[in-house]
Amino acid sequence: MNIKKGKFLETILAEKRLEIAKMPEEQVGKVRQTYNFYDYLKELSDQLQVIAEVKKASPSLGDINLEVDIVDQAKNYEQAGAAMISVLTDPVFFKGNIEYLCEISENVQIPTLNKDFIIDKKQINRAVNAGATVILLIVAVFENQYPKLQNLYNYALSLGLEVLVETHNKAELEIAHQLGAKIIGVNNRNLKTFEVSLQNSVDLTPYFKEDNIYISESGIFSANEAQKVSDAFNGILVGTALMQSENLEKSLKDLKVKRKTNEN
Ligand SMILES: O=P(O)(O)OC[C@@H](O)[C@@H](O)c1c[nH]c2ccccc12
Repeated sequence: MNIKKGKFLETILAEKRLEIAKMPEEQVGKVRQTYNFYDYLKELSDQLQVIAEVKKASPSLGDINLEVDIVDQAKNYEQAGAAMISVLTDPVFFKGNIEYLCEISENVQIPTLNKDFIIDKKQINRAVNAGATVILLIVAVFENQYPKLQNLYNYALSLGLEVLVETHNKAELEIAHQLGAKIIGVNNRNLKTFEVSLQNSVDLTPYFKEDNIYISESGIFSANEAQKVSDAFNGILVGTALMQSENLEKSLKDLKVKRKTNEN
């Protein structure tokens, strides 16, 4: 699919609405049992934790790794010490699939994150039934529709899900705080232009709140880069680097750098 520069979010949301129109209503079941992601990161605060992503392709990079056995990949992430597995389920732009989330959730013990552009309760019900324990809500998707964001956020919590709320700038971070979000992501990639800068994460750290946990997302490849965000952030979300790694275990372990915390 061709995407005009600056129009990615608009394009994907138009496509997402079509997908949702065809999506069946599901009776929502119980959330899969695993540890609470927020508590886990609070407990392991002396080390930067990794959310490892299963991502076959992306609109900015094209194909990343189409040959991968997604279940093996996820099991290897778990084995190497990932705190959670992120599974892209968008079929059009990321070559993801809801089935990947089902299969992976059945084969790992740790939390799984449904990574998609969620704008409807139907998608949240589907995420629970596919085994997700955490969902992503992206503030930029709800420009001027914050009551809707709050609604979906509250609905997800009422089902027993945890929610990662993604932001990109100070205004969005404030919205995440107003929402009452406890797990907040800062995306280093601008979803409108695809530009990636780690500095984006660093610049927002003065505004962080003590009780929350913060995740720096995208564009992280090395221990050096991980170290740049590790003081203020509890974790990082990494896709491409791990999907392309020839030594996944080492790559993942290297990213789990030591953190400075109040206690040490
Ligand atoms: O492959 P990277 O640069 O390591 O990025 C992973 C993840 O942060 C990225 O896939 C992502 C972050 N937020 C998103 C929202 C939708 C789709 C994808 C994303």
